[in-house]
Amino acid sequence: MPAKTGAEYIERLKKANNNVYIGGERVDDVTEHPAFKNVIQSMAKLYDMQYEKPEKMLYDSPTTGDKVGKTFMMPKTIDQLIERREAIMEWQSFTKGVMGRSPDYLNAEVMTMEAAYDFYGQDNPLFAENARKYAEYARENDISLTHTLIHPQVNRAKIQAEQKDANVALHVVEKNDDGVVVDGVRLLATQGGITDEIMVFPSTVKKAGEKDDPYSLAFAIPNNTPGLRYLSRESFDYGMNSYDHPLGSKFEEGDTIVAFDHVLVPWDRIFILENSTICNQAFAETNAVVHMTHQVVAKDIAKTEFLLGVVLTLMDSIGIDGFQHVKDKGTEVMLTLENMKSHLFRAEHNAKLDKWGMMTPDFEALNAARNWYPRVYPRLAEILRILGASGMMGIPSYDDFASDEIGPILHRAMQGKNVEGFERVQIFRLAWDLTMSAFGSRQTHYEYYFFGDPIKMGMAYFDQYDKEKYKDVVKDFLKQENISKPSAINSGMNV
Ligand SMILES: Cc1cc2nc3c(=O)[nH]c(=O)nc-3n(C[C@H](O)[C@H](O)[C@H](O)COP(=O)(O)OP(=O)(O)OC[C@H]3O[C@@H](n4cnc5c(N)ncnc54)[C@H](O)[C@@H]3O)c2cc1C
Repeated sequence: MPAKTGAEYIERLKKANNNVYIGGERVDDVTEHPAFKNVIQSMAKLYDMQYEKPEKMLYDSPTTGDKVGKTFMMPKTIDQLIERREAIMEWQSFTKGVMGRSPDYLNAEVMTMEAAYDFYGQDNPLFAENARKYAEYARENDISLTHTLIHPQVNRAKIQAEQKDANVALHVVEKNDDGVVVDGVRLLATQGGITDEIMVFPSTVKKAGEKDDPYSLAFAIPNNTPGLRYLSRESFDYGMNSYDHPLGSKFEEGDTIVAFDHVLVPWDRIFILENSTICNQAFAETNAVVHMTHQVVAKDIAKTEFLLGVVLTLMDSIGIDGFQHVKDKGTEVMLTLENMKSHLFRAEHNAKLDKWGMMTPDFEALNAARNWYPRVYPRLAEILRILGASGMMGIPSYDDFASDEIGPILHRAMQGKNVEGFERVQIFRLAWDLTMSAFGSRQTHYEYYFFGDPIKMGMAYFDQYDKEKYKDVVKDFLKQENISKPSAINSGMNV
C-alpha cells in the first residue's frame, strides 16, 4: 500500500474511534473535536505533502515497490542519509519545528527495527521476526505512531517493584495462548489517540534492574485496542483564529496519560518481554537513538531558524535592532543556529555503516547537540521575551481590531517603525505564542524534557566522554616543565 494521504489519515482515525478522554468525557470523534481537529488537519497536511513533493518525500518500497514515505527509508549511503533528512526537513519547514512528534520522529525508530531486528531475538527468535515484520507493516501502511517510555512519577526514589503500589506502572499480568496481558499506566504520550498505534518502549535514559523485569517491555498495538485509554490534558488550542493563536491553532499536539486495563498484546506484537537487560540496551544497540537524534537535530534547526526569523522581525518592527545588547541577543540565536548546523554536518559527513547495514550518523556530534539544545532553548525563549517586553502583553485580538469603536484606536496605538498596528501585533502574537502562551510555555518545557531528563543525560554524557586524552595532555605539559619538588614538602606523603 502506498504512503497515505491526509484524507486517509483522517478516515482511519474516524474508523478507529480511539478511546480518548478530555475534560472527564470520552471523545466521540477526535477529528471533529475542538481540542484535536486542528492539529489533525496539520497532520493531514504533512501526509498530503508526501504527494505534493513525491521526489523529495517518497521512495520505492524495498518489498512491494509501492511509493512509501522516505522518512522510513533505511539509508545505505551518506547521500541517502542526507536525502532522508531532507524529507524530514520538508515536514519541519511546515511545522516550524513546533510539532516535536510529527511522524518522522518515530518513523526513525521503526526504520531501525527493520535493520536491527536480530537484536530483539536474544530471548526469543519470535521477537526478532516480530520487530522486522512490524517495521515493514508500519512502513507499508504509513502507520502514525505515538509512544510511551516512562513510568508514572509516584516515588522516583524507588524502583517500580518497590513502590507502595507496585501495580500502578504498566506491567505484565498474565501470559496466555493469545498473547501477554498488561495492566497499569505509562506516560507521556504526545499525540496519544490521534495516531494509529502506540509503541511502548523502555526509557532511553532510565536504566532498569532485574527486579523491574515485569515492567521491562517493548510492544506496539493499535490505539483502539480494548482496554486502552488516552487521558488527555487540557488543550492549548483554544479554538481561536490563526491571527490570535498562530501556532496553537494549528500545532497543539496534546499530551496524554496512557491507561492500560488488562490489555491483550498479541504475541506477534511483542519485541521485548520482561527483560530489563535487553531494555537497557535497546536504543543504543539498535542505533535507534542515533537516528532519532538525527531527526531531532533537523527539527531543532528548523525551529531555531524560525525563532531567529521572529526575533529579527520583532526587532525590526519596533526599531530596536540598532541597540548593542539587542544585536548581541540576536547573535546568541544566530550562534545557536550555526552551532546546530555544524553538529548536523559533522554527524552526516562522518556517518558510517553500522553492524546492521544502516548508514548511521556520527553519534558524537549528535549526542553533543541533543545534550546542548535543551540547555540553550530556554534562553532562546527568554531572548524573545526580553526583546518583546510590554509588546508581549499588549496584544489585542483580531476581534478587537475588528471593532468599529476600538479597532482604529488600536491600529494607531500599536503601530511600529515600518508596520501598522494590526501587522505589528500579528508579529508580537506570534512571538508570544512561540514562547509565552500555554502553547509557547509547553514548547520550552518540551525542549527541556522530551528526550529525557537533561540532568541525567548530562551525567551519562560526562561518564561516556573520553576524558583521559585531555588529562594526559595536561600531565605531559606539566612534566615538560621539569620542576623538582622542594625538599620541604618531599616527605613521601602517600596520596
Ligand atoms: C511536553 C512533553 C512531552 C513529552 N512527550 C513524551 C512522549 O511523547 N513520549 C514519552 O514517552 N515521554 C514523553 N515525555 C516525557 C519525557 O520523556 C520525560 O519528561 C523525561 O524523560 C523526564 O522524566 P520525568 O518527567 O518522569 O521526570 P522525573 O524523572 O520524574 O524527574 C523530575 C525531577 O526530579 C529529578 N530526578 C528524578 N530522579 C532523579 C535521580 N535519580 N537523580 C537525580 N535527579 C532526579 C529530575 O532531574 C527532575 O528535575 C514528554 C515530556 C514533556 C514535558
